This record gives sequence, C-alpha cells and structure tokens, in this order.
Amino acid sequence: MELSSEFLNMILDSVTEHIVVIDKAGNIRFANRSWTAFGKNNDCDINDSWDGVNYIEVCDAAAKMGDDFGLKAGDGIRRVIAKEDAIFYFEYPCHSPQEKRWFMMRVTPFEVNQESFFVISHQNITERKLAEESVKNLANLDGLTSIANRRVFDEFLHEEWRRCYRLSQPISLAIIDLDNFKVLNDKFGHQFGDKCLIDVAKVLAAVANRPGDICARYGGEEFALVCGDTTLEQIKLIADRLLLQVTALNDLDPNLSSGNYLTASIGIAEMRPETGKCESELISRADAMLYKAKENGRNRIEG
Ligand SMILES: Nc1nc2c(ncn2[C@@H]2O[C@H](COP(=O)(O)OP(=O)(O)OP(=O)(O)O)[C@@H](O)[C@H]2O)c(=O)[nH]1
Repeated sequence: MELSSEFLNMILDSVTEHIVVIDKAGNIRFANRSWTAFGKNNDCDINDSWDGVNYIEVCDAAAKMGDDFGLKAGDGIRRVIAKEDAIFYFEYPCHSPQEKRWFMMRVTPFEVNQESFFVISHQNITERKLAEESVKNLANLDGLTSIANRRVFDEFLHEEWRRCYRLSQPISLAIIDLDNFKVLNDKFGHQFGDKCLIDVAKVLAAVANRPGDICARYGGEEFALVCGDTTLEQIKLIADRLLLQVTALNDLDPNLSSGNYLTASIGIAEMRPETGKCESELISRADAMLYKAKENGRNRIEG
C-alpha cells in the first residue's frame, strides 16, 4: 500500500515523542504535534510552524545562558552531523514547578536524495526515572525514618575521611543514642516509639544540611552524624542544638511531656585523618564518649 504524506503526518502527530527533523545547517524542516504542543504548554517562545528556526542556534543560545542541556545537545547534534558519532542520545532533567520530569534526547541521521537530515526526538522517561529513584531510595534509606541507612553512612564516612585526609581537614562524628528507650516503648507502645524515632530523625536531618554532612540511623535507637571539615568545638555546637531540639519534642506531645521521656546521650569525637589511621578509630572514640555520657547520667554530650 502506498502511504500518502497526510497519512504519514498523522502517524507522526499521534506519537507522544517530541520530534523535529533538521537539515545539515540545523534548520528545522519538520516538527510533529507533540513537539509544538510541548513548547506551547511550557511557555517556550516558538511559532507553530517552526519555519526559520535553527535548532542548533537555539541550543547554543541556551548554552550561552549557562544551560547544560543546550551545551550537550548542541555538541551532540554537531557530532552526528559531522559523522563523528552514528547516533547521539542523553538523558536530562527538565523539572517544571509542579512536577519532576526527565527526558531522553536522541539524534539519528537519515538521507533522502543524497541530502542529510537528522531526527531529533525527546521522549519523556519520567516514569522510568521515578522507578529508578524509588529502587535507589529503598536500598539507601532506612525504612522507618527515611534517612540514610547504616550501609550508606559507612560508605559516606569512608569517602569523607579520605577527602579530609587529602585536604588536611578535621572530621567529626557524633553518635546519638536515645535514653531509656525501652522504658518509652514499654510505657507507650512500640508504634509510639517508632513515631519518636521518626521525629528525632527529622531533627537530625535538619541539622545535617551541608554537603560534607550526613546523618543516619545507625542502629535501633541509635543515630550518627558525620561532619567533614568540622572541629570538635564545631560539632559540640551542633550536638548542643540537637539535644535542645530533641528535648523540645517532649513539649509537643502530652505523653512525652508528662515525664520528659525523650532524651538522648551524645558522644562526639574529632580526628585529623593521617596515614596509618582509619575511620574506625573515629567511631571507637565517639562510641567511648557515648558510653561516658550514659555513665554520667544520660541526656548529655561528652567529647
Ligand atoms: N519502637 C522501636 N523501638 C526500637 C526500635 N529499634 C530498637 N528499639 C528499642 O530500643 C530499646 C533499646 O533498649 P536498650 O538497648 O536496653 O537501651 P535503652 O532502653 O535505650 O537504654 P540506654 O541506651 O542505656 O539509655 C529496645 O527496647 C528496642 O526494642 C524500633 O525500630 N522501634
């Protein structure tokens, strides 16, 4: 069956991928309906026909404004046009204020009557990316509190230790253990105990907010906080704030406020990574300080 151009256009307009065809100079020679609709829906400055628009120039202009997508896209298209690459594709985020979105851009060449053309398509891959994110989260985050789990913490501490070694910076660690948590569980139930763990994790996550920081659930009712480029004095200030905020949680709940049941003991330590030492020594030192805090009456910081 001979397919009319109208029929082929209808096929191209029916696909959800955003498709344009450019010539060797980058001029857009065809755009399907999804492409124009996406531009319109996202307030892009485009006209309906795309007549006279040079897509490579559009990418270059975006690159000049500091847009990483423009830089990579322009570069990739040029490589396919120059036959340096047979095909080019890359995945990029394109989040709107309302939702997270990712797309995959592909550039593939074809020839008609010895003239070269290039199909550029953008496919929405958000569903796959979100699934990947959730698998990653399942593997990296503690199921109850949604902060990093012990494995991620160990890896981060190892990397941060090496970074501080290279840069001759101090690294500090705080180990936080909730006090008499068994009593709290026994008195108010395990579910209530779970809620307390979640609340403490939120306090911790708000405190550990620099790139060199990470907080994690270290064990049942034990948390850890590592801070790169941080001295003992500095982590002491952080631990002070932490302890105050954990104590403040008691005021928010009548169960807890009846006896200030939610308190924590914190052991802190600082080391300057050097040859022959490793991060396990930092853990041992913070652990010893935690033991001391428990010995000295709990609800306190030692270091
Ligand atoms: N609700 C809840 N409780 C937990 C969880 N993980 C551990 N725990 C409880 O935490 C309690 C820890 O008890 P212990 O190790 O005796 O320590 P503690 O009672 O906090 O006493 P100190 O640490 O000496 O102050 C146990 O009762 C555990 O069941 C959890 O995920 N949820």
